[in-house]
Amino acid sequence: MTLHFYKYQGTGNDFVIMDNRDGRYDALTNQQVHDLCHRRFGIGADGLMLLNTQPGYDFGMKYYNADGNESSMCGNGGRCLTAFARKMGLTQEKLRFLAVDGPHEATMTGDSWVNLKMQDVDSVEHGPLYFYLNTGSPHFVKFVNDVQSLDVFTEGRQIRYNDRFAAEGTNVNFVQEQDKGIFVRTYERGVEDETYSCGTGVTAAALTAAGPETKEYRIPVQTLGGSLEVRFTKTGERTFKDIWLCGPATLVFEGDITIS
Ligand SMILES: N[C@@H](CCC[C@H](N)C(=O)O)C(=O)O
Repeated sequence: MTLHFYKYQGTGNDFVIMDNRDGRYDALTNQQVHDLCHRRFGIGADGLMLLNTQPGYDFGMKYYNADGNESSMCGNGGRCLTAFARKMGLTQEKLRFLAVDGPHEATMTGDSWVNLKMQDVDSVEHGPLYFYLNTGSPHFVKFVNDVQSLDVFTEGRQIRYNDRFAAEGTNVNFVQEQDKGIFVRTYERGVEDETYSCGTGVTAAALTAAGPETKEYRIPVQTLGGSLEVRFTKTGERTFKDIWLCGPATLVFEGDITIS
């Protein structure tokens, strides 16, 4: 089978994307997704997405992690899929799509800046030195003083595979406050490695970095792959609404690949 694919990246979180609005890639297997995402034997990506038709919405988003399994929401993926949908001719100013965690809306500023609305967050677990919350995907957030030099792979993996999280998995974010905003590095479940950026992780980190006041926040976020901004309204001690993940999403290349 020959596939026509597009490779996108959003702050270095990279994805293989295919236009599946006619259902031609419905039979893609988890093993094929894994092989396409492989960085040595395939195209190479942190995940793969299908642009689907979705009654009542402009499109549907199907997301797989690089390990080949379908997973929970991918924030950077949603931003890249929005830019791809625009390229495929969906030119409405506001695009509405359905993902695994529910409805999203997105707008674009210029050719490559995507503003993606995330689900409201209505609970955050706060333990000694950590937060745990779900922003479409589960995120463990730990504030540190040495984010640049931290061994994110080793420390993230220890948390992801500890007794509490081993079965379901979690993404693990290490966060340091900066002069303006925060720096975030993430170990991603399903990639089982540090990625250059994780959109739902950046969102989780920004919510937990907010001050105690219930008001609107705009938090600049730096990742290994570039800069994002998270805007939201804090409505209570652990509740947030109108959450927007904003940042660049661009096409890297497109091509054909033949797989068995
Ligand atoms: N990179 C994504 C998160 C993708 C899902 C995650 N790996 C999981 O399985 O929870 C993002 O940008 O949010």
